[in-house]
Order: sequence, then C-alpha cells, then structure tokens
Amino acid sequence: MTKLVSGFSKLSKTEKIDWLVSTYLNGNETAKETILTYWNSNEKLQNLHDDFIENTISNFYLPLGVAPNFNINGAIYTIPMVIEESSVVAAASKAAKFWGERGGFKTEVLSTEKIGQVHFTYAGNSEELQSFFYQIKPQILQDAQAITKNMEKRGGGILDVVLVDKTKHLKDYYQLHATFETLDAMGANFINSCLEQFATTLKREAQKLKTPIHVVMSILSNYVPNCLVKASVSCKVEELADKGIHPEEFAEKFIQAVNIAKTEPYRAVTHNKGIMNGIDAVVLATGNDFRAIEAGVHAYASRTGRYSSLTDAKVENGIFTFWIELPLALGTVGGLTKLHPLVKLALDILGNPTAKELMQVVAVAGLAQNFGALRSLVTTGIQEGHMKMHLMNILNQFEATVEEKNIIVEKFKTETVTHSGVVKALEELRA
Ligand SMILES: CC(C)(COP(=O)([O-])OP(=O)([O-])OC[C@H]1O[C@@H](n2cnc3c(N)ncnc32)[C@H](O)[C@@H]1OP(=O)([O-])[O-])[C@@H](O)C(=O)NCCC(=O)NCCSC(=O)C[C@@](C)(O)CC(=O)[O-]
Ligand SMILES: NC(=O)C1=CN([C@@H]2O[C@H](COP(=O)(O)OP(=O)(O)OC[C@H]3O[C@@H](n4cnc5c(N)ncnc54)[C@H](O)[C@@H]3O)[C@@H](O)[C@H]2O)C=CC1
Repeated sequence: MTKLVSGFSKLSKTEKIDWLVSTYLNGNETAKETILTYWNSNEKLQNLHDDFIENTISNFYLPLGVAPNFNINGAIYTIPMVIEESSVVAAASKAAKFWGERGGFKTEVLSTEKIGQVHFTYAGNSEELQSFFYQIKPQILQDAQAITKNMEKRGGGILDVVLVDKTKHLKDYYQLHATFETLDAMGANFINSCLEQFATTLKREAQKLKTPIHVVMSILSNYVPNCLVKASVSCKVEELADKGIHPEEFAEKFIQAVNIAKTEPYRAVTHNKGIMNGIDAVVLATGNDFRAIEAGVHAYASRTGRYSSLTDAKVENGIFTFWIELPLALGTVGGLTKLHPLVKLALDILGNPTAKELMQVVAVAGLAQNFGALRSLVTTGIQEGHMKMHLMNILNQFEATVEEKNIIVEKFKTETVTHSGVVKALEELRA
C-alpha cells in the first residue's frame, strides 16, 4: 500500500507529476507525456490556468461548441456550450432553428433574490431571543456596512435579515435567515462575507444574554427559489408540422411525455438530466458554478415533496405552449468570468449580458434541449440522432483512419448507428 504523503502541496508542479507517475503509474513515461501534452504552450496562460485550483498538474480539455439561431425576445443569439456529450449541441441548434421559424423564445426574469444563513444554537427562552434580535438587528446591518456599501451603490445589498426558530426540527436550532440582491455577481463571496460579519456581531452582542448562543456556521444557500427565470415557446398546433411530425399527434404525445415526467420521478430525473445538458453547458462556458446550479435546480424540482419535471406543456385554444421555470443564481462579473480567456470570449459572443440576461439565455438553452430530446423520444426514438452524432467517437475509439472514417460515415448515412454495427463494419473493412 502507498504511504501517506506529507508536504505534497509544497512540491513544484514537475515534482508532483514525478511523484504521481512513480507512485501510481509504474513510472510510465507515456503517462507523463500525456500530462505534459495538455500543458498550454503559452507560459502566461499556463500559469493563469494552474492558479485556478490547487495541485494542478495539467489541463483537462472539454470542447467549446456554439449553437446558432436562438431568437430570444426578438434578438438572435449564438449560444456557447461546453460539454463532452455528442448530440447536445446539435439538438440545441436544431431546436433553435425550429423555434426561430415559429416566433422564437420568450423569457422573463421573475425574481433575483439570493439567500444566506447563520446557523446557531440557543437553549434559552425563544421570546427573549426574539426581542434580543429586534434590538440588535440595526447593529447587525450597521456592522456589515463596510462590506455592503459598494453593492448598495450599484443598487443591491442586504434585503432583510430575520430570526427563524427551527427548534421543532432540531433541538435549540435557530437561524439568521438573510436575503440579498447581488446584481451581476453570483454573490457567494459577498454573501458569505456579510454572513460572517452578522455572526461576529451576533456573538459579541449575545454576551449580554443569560443563555449563551453558539454559532455553528455561516454560509449562503444554493437553494434560491426566489431567483427565478421563465422561458417559453408557443405556436399554433398546426405550425408544429415538420419533417416526420404530424402536428396533432406530436402535440399530444409531447404533452403526455411531459406529464409523465411531472408524475414519475424515475422519468423526471432523466427528463431533467436532458434539460441540464443545455443548462450546464452554458453555465460552464460562461465560467459559472455548475455545482451550485445543479444543487439548486434539483432542490427546486423537488419543492412539492416529489421530484418532478422542470418543464411543462399544454395546448389551449389550438395553441401549443412549452415552458420552463427554474432558479438560476448566475454571475457575469466575479469568479472566473474576467479571468478565463474562453469565458470572456463566451460572454463576448453573448454580447456581454447582465446576470439577468444570462439567466434568460441559460433557461432557453435548457428548454431547447428538452424540446430536442422529447421531440426525438416521441418520434424517431433517441438513438437515431444521438448515435449519428456519436459515430465519430466510436471510430476514434478504434483509431479509425481518415479513409476508414469516410467509408463508414457514408455507409451509416442510410443505416441506424449502433456500437456493434460500427465495430462490425470496421472489422469487415480491415479484414
Ligand atoms: C441529433 C439531431 C439534432 C439530428 O437531427 P437531424 O434531423 O438528423 O439533423 P439534420 O442533419 O437534418 O440537421 C438539422 C439541424 O440539426 C442541427 N444539427 C444536426 N447535425 C448537426 C451537427 N453534426 N452539428 C451541428 N448541428 C447539427 C443543425 O441545426 C441542423 O441544421 P443546419 O445546421 O443544417 O441548418 C436530432 O436527432 C436530435 O435533436 N436528437 C436529440 C439528441 C439529444 O437530445 N441529445 C442529448 C443527449 S441524450 C440525453 O442525454 C438526454 C435524454 C435524451 O436522455 C433526455 C431525456 O430522456 O429527456
Ligand atoms: N456554495 C457556493 O456556491 C460557493 C461558491 N463560491 C464561489 O464564489 C464565486 C462567486 O462569488 P461572487 O461573490 O459572485 O464573486 P466574487 O467574489 O468574484 O465577487 C464579485 C464582486 O464583483 C463586484 N462587482 C462589480 N460589478 C458588479 C455588478 N455589476 N454587480 C454585482 N457585483 C459587482 C462586487 O464587489 C462583487 O462582490 C464562484 O467562483 C463560486 O464558485 C464560493 C463559496 C461557496
């Protein structure tokens, strides 16, 4: 068994790689070469990327693609997407084109409130704590002024701080539950700084109480059900007609597919995974925190107590409408947004949106993705389009030459792509 290593973080990058290769990779020189192959030849850029995280040994590439033709509230966007899965960008592009010819996407930001909490315990009288809180609330806000003054100048800051009694759920457990407007910042660091200051004031002032309070932790919440965006598409049912689509039958099956995802959690998780194909890809391309988005979105999908679809669809008076509503705490300043050159490029492609504008673009990407997946699922089935896009991955896996690729791509233009079918075709070609 390998011994625990001490002081690893203090080694140079090359020393870290040498340790890794000798300890876990049997000194394999090819492994070392792979690590070095992905270093950026531009030293300045390499240093920039290395500093994003800790113990960096190389760069991990994901493709950056673009999906054109998104008509959002009348403006035409090309959406940058970072994702490893084939057919996602194609599906988004196809859905954008389809809806671009049918009035485009309509979006609306419903709210932008962020949340943070100071979690603490107090074993004394609850009413005493309430009146103590009302006395010190102005002081709590006053002490945070140094942190909030610039955000206030921009029109944001702390919206409110309330005391919440959670003792019914957990013995002696209370919170300071705070709400924030962080404008174009996702706000994690701003909120956490405010919360830690609230905790400092709370602890200082609580020395006056008969029963002590114990602060457990201060942290923002990634559940932001009041930071909501809605995106929708609609058209007359007959306008749904397209290659392979009978409009009435399509609308009916499509709505049925959404209804199944609304009631059946096993289906809802996959349905929403398809939505997150679009959401995460834009979140990543724009340097946002996809873990925060994922956690918040799935909590929202469970808000009724049962995990459900993020999208909904209906036909009313002959009009088909399909929409999504979801929480998105995004930033277009802060974090990596001004640091990562490709993030900066992605934001430039989007016309340097505000956080509110980015929320709308991201919601549209999720809706488009869901439309593309459902359209395939209720018509051809998902494998036809997905495997068509995945063909190149299979060929690369078997190190097909350019010539072999050309022959096999041509062959599968008229046949459904399956992994075994492609392998067989390659074997026959090589026999
Ligand atoms: C894959 C398509 C688009 C093929 O669809 P198609 O009709 O064969 O495509 P086409 O060759 O006729 O081209 C039509 C348009 O599609 C786009 N398109 C087409 N090919 C490309 C390409 N190579 N590169 C870029 N864009 C492409 C592009 O917009 C193109 O227009 P054009 O550019 O020619 O004017 C279609 O079958 C589709 O939308 N399938 C759905 C795929 C999907 O949802 N993939 C997600 C991964 S599966 C998954 O993870 C989620 C899931 C499905 O489980 C979720 C759920 O269950 O709900
Ligand atoms: N649980 C979580 O989600 C956590 C996330 N994080 C990380 O925190 C980072 C995001 O934190 P932020 O505070 O957003 O970033 P940040 O710390 O880079 O701060 C952004 C700052 O930009 C300034 N600013 C300039 N123009 C602005 C404008 N128009 N609107 C708003 N602010 C403006 C403000 O001072 C703001 O505080 C992400 O990298 C995230 O991964 C950190 C801790 C926990």
